[in-house]
Amino acid sequence: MPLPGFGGPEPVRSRPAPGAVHVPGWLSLERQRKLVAACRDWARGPVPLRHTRLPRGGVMSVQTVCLGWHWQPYTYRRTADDVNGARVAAFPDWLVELGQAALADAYEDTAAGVGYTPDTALINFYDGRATMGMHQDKDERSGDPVVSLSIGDTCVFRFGNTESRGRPYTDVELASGDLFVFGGPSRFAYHGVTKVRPGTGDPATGLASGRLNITLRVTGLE
Ligand SMILES: O=C(O)CCC(=O)C(=O)O
Ligand SMILES: [Fe+2]
Repeated sequence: MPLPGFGGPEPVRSRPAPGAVHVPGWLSLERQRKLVAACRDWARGPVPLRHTRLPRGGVMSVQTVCLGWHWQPYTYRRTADDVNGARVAAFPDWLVELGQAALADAYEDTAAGVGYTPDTALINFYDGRATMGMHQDKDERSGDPVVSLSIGDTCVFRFGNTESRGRPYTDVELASGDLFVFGGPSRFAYHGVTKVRPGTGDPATGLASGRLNITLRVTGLE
């Protein structure tokens, strides 16, 4: 019988497309706990965690709050004009440093993080039913990589190609603590979350249920 925490072979990194890297278990439990606590704080304001409204009247099933710049479909502003008009919380220096470390580790190149200065983060909370359709992150005016951190329940992350929402794509299980980076030729690839697996997260992260995803990005805006 496998011992708890020793349930099988260590998950290994994979590269579903050029410039796209999945690093399982990148965040320590302690780091995950700190990120969960920080996200709880940000979710309280100045702009609250909420379902983003889409231009045609629908709402997204995930709940989101932003740092640095507020993303609303399909632009970035300093203020959350579609929520409460407040200026979003600042993007902290420690999160810039985490992004730089993520790039160096994902690309196994100590220089890969040098000069990486993400200035916006989208913090997404998924309950057991939330999903995210295939889309490109293309409202940024920069080709710098996107750094994605996952905490809580495992999800199925579909990573595709730059041409269309369809095949070829790879389904990657993103578990708590996993890092996923997409840059270079994959920076503008379509991707989405097809499923969250309720009850798969470790409550020791501070997240009793659901999934948190944090993407760090460079807007290229002044
Ligand atoms: O939740 C994820 O893993 C992906 C989130 C995402 O694609 C986005 O916020 O644009
Ligand atoms: Fe995205």
